[in-house]
Amino acid sequence: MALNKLAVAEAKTAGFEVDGTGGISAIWRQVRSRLRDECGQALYSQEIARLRVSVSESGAVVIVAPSQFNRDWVEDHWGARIRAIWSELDATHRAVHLVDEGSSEAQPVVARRAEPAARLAAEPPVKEAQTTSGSAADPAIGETRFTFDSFRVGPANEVAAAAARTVVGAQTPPFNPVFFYGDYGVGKTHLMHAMASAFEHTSRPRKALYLTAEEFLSGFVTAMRARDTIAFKETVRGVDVLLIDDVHFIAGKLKTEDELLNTIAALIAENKQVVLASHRPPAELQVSDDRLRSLLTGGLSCPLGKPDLDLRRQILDCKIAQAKCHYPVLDVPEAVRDFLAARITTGPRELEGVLNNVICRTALLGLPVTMEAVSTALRELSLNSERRLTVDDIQKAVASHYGVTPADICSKRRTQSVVRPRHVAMYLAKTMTTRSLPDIGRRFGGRDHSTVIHAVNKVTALLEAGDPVGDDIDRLTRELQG
Ligand SMILES: Nc1ncnc2c1ncn2[C@@H]1O[C@H](COP(=O)(O)OP(=O)(O)OP(=O)(O)O)[C@@H](O)[C@H]1O
Repeated sequence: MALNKLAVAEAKTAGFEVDGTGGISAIWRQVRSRLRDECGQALYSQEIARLRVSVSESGAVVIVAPSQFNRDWVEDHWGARIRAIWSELDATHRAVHLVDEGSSEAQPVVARRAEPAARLAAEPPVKEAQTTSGSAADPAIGETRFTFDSFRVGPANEVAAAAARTVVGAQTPPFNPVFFYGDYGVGKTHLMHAMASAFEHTSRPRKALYLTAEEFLSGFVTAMRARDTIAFKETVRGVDVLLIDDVHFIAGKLKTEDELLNTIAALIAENKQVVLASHRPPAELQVSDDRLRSLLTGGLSCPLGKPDLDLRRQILDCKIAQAKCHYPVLDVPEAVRDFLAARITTGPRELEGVLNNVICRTALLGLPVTMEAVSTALRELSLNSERRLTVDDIQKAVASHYGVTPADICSKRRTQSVVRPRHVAMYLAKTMTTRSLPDIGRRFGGRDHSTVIHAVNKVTALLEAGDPVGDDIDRLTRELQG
């Protein structure tokens, strides 16, 4: 009951009751925050962050997934937990439905009422800087961890970090747009959240909106379907700073590219700051519209690269300090820190993944962090060998095991002789590497992450049913682990 009151009080303080959704936005933020703590940042970003919340005609809470696969996966793995947390936080004990975008329940009542404030609440999760002093950043999208203070700077990212701070401190946009680019997990999202958060703490607080490109796209598509893009335009253009992550996601989607081009052009014309991030520099983005490429290339492009040893060590120390807030008993000896920073050369995300694994097998069980625990964690994540296991290695081993070629595995063919190896290879890629689902999908002939989820679920079900595929997986795992 205390929690219910707290949730309602927080929702009111944050001004969410005025959104016409009975405070569900505030409760949803708390639910997402708890889920992130429980499932870890990687899984959270891949599967949970893309859910949005709405209310149905009957007053039920409707959690909307972007695809049916995503809905099914969330329902199977987190449905019960989401409902349990929700009922704990929601004083009115509303029913919670999980649906996909195609469902009629996915069309929010609040959006149909066409009130701008209500519509904002029905849009995909966004980060709006608050002008109230001391307002907490939205923990559900990670800003509380992703600040300038917790962003470690070294040769790999010093230009990007300096640009980010300069832009936040400037009275008018010194460069527009600012474009961060770099490989997976090098800190682009962290830096953007840090900026969004910092904009609210300057002497001249500004309203910032952080969106992933996928959220921009789905918000725009939903608005188009409803034949009403005005509210969408008002939302994304009515801020002082717009930050859009993973812009490559929009490349090739003509209407959305066009909308993005017009949005950026309109904001720049009004002297508002635009910040973008992508895996590739703007000149290499596969966008169809040359005007968009030209606009993106005309700003400031800042690379973020893989951290060197010193920066990896700094990042590790910082992550350990953050983890100690949750696990005060955590004590990671200097030798273990040196070892991890030297060994995990792939990037900050992998470093964090190993640390989380180490915490699970030590601090959570009340055990000390030893080199043995670290070695086990590395072995589990297949990061112990000098050369890290790649998706390519997995495809080659699986292809040879089943007598097909890696090209067959990545092809569009759907014959059983190819589908089974493809599913097994995707399953092993998910369980033996730290690659994200979208990344794995891309490496399997440009497939969507939901295809990978489907494959992983399928193989998991076969394993649970005692199917002989289990023997194949055992042999392949042993072979790949060397
Ligand atoms: N310089 C840094 N200092 C502290 N933490 C960092 C740094 N760089 C990356 N990290 C951490 O690494 C993890 C991955 O970073 P982030 O999500 O920002 O990467 P990204 O470049 O956006 O990746 P992707 O392109 O896959 O989305 C986060 O936990 C982030 O805090």
